[in-house]
Amino acid sequence: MYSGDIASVLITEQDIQDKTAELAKLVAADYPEGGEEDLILVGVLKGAVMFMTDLARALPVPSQLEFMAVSSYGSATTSSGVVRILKDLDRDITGRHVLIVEDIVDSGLTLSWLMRNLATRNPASLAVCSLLRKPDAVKVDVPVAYVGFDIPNEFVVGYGLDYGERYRDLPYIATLAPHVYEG
Ligand SMILES: O=P(O)(O)OC[C@H]1O[C@H](OP(=O)(O)OP(=O)(O)O)[C@H](O)[C@@H]1O
Ligand code: HPA
Ligand SMILES: [Mg+2]
Repeated sequence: MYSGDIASVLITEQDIQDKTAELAKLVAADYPEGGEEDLILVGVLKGAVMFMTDLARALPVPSQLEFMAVSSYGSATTSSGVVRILKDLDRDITGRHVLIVEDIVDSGLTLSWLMRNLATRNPASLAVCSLLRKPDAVKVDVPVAYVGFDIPNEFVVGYGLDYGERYRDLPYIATLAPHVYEG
């Protein structure tokens, strides 16, 4: 699949699975079952879809799944910094414990905007769990409570992450061969 397009595999399917189980334990310890209401996971479409569904299944506490779609990248490989809501939450999060689930924190622009937006809706708490983070790319510091992997400042694809809508379906995280960008 996509033969010749992949330069190197950065994080294998097994690494992702192990890390997800680890993160799920940390999250569950902070949001124990037995509160009045379940934890709400807010997944950021489309990139977070794979991680969100795997995380929810790994969590040993109940969670409810909500999705938002925002876009800052479009088909580009660097963020425009302009965030648009393409799909908002279906429900009120006032007084609820909310965990934003992201595939990647790159410049931090998307998340910083989203945190401010969701905070105005008065949740009981608001935190972030991201599978990947690029420490060297950060333009705005956003507190990410749970991080899977810190990765180098390179464009990556797979496991939800796309380049021009392709490669999201790969089960691992990889870098692309230069010819893909050169078209
Ligand atoms: O930290 P940042 O520099 O803001 O980048 C991170 C965001 O960019 C990507 O989304 P994208 O806009 O590509 O939408 P997608 O998830 O539908 O691919 C990714 O899924 C994050 O949401
Ligand atoms: O490295 C990346 N790959 C794919 N999408 C992204 N969105 C932000 N950073 C990335
Ligand atoms: Mg994208």
